[in-house]
Amino acid sequence: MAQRDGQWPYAAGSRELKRAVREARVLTVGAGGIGCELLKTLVTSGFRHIEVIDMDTIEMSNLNRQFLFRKRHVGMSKSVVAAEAAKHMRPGIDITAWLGNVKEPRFGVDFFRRFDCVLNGLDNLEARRHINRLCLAAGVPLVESGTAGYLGQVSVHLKGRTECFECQPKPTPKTFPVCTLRNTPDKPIHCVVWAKEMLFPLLFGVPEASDLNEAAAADGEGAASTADDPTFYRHRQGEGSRQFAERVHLYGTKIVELRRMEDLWRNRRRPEPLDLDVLLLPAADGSGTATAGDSVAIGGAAKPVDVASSACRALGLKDVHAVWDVPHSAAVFLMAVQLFVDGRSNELGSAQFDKDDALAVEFVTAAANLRAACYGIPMQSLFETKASRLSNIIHAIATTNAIVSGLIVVEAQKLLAGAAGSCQTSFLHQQVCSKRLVSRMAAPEPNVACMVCGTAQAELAIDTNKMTLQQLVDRVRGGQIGFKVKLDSFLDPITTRQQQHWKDTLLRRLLAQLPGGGVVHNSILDIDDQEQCFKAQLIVKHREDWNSDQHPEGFVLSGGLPTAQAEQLSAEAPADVGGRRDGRNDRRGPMPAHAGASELAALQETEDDVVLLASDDEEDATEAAVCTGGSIFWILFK
Ligand SMILES: Nc1ncnc2c1ncn2[C@@H]1O[C@H](COP(=O)(O)OP(=O)(O)OP(=O)(O)O)[C@@H](O)[C@H]1O
Ligand SMILES: [Zn+2]
Repeated sequence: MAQRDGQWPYAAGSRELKRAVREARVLTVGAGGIGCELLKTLVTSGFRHIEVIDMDTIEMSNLNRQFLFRKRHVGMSKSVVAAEAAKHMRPGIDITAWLGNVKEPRFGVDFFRRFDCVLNGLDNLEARRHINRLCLAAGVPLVESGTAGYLGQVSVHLKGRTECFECQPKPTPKTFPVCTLRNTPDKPIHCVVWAKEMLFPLLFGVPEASDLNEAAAADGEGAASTADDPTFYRHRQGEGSRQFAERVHLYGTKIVELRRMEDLWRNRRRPEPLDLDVLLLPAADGSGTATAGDSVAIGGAAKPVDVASSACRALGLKDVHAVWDVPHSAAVFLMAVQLFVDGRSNELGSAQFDKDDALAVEFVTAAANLRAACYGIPMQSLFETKASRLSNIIHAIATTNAIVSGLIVVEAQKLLAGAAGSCQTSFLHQQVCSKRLVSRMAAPEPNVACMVCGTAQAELAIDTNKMTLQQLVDRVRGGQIGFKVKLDSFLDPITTRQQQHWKDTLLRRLLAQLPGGGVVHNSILDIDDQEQCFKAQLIVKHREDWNSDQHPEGFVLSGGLPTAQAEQLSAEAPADVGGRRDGRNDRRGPMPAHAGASELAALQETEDDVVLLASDDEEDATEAAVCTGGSIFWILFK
């Protein structure tokens, strides 16, 4: 049948559409809430050739909300179990499960080229951006999805036809200055984020990843006993709850130390330490008495509790709307630690906060409330902590995932039927809106100013007199740009002596003081990440008026430049920069090694595919390039 773009060439349910679906090869990424529903929907819609990638294994917290998973699956790969379930539903299906991070080099552009479309069921921006770039490079259409509670969204991204995933800036989760969280919280959310992102990893996850870890903290403040030992806060074997609370008195000794930092309290109320005797008082109504004094021995032979899931259940705290007082909060805190130590010891040292993990949310609520009590901030109920959008603890709803999966498959069918012109962006609302629960609009056209699929440059506002090269590489790579390369990983293959050179010289220099004139206002940063087949140009805008509350990360990235300005900059740019500007997504050859200035001679080395740095006096330009495997992080200073 002739295909007229913009219209369905095949009638729904027609033989041709069924064949297109049956023969299509699709890749789904993520086998979580959306991913599992999506696999079910694909199988029941007649898809036969499916590959699924997920990097995770199944945990207890997955069982409630991903109905494919059973208790016996805990510890097994999500993608493998989901693929097995799909096979069970339709035995003849050709389905391959991959356990791994989609950002690994084995899932590069050649891997993506094998598919007719890619369907995402992911939960993070970083992976979404990475896949967007690979789909653009491979020319494979992408159907993106996301859910948050009752809300859902599905969009279609087709190179040159519709917006790419990065054509419009995405709202990033609100961040808070670390010093506010560590020292001077004044809102309930500050306490929740402190408990979730700093205390939780310190006690149960990777302590080095926590900003409370004093061994890693550059300022070295804090008690000598904790400074060298990142596991100080971990519960020790045989330690009773009172002993644990006395040793790790986060709400006592730590607060007393903070009170001594006079500068902090000139215009603020000093926090008050909590007295352990008050903290460990039996609650007046008898609930929560399990932690009174030493009646619960953390890690010891405690009374039988449901070790699987809930501190509140173990303590008989049933009302999710109740705001616990200080002793109740302490009781929940200690019980949660006990349940982790007793029942989930295999996770200790690597646990990650999960919004669907009841025990983790209880712990965070209790820990945040105790901190709030020290600072005179209102405490919150379990419900309020969960419901706070800012704290990013939004419950997953299976029905939302099911509806979104259906919408993804409808868009995939349009793509396979050659009706890309009728692809739509769909929004699932919380309530019926203009008589509809799902509203739809035509997929928007690409944004010419997009730095990923368009040709425009973006602007990067930074303080070039305050930011070092290391900070630039560190902060900008994650955040809004999402480069593949991590400082640690690109330093890995470099010998220790070479690393030392980097650390001692260039990485620590302020941007404006780098050789060759430095990175200053209107410098062009030319960035090439070969693993993502992604190149971008950033125009530096020097800015000094930073408000750390508004921009804790210390930079702002904004969209493309107006054409006239872009042209002007293009005329100013050196020939090889201008020459590359239009050739987006093409792979670049090896880095040119220029003759370097004398002070950099020692650093000017090429070893395997590692080019450290080259400076070219004649052109008054400096290039820094770092490569690992296929990845290149390259900055051209002009
Ligand atoms: N880089 C990555 N590579 C492979 N898999 C990833 C990557 N990042 C995230 N995932 C997987 O994506 C899945 C996301 O599922 P998750 O259940 O957390 O969110 P969701 O599908 O939005 O559903 P929910 O409704 O439960 O929030 C997880 O299983 C996670 O392991
Ligand atoms: Zn784009």
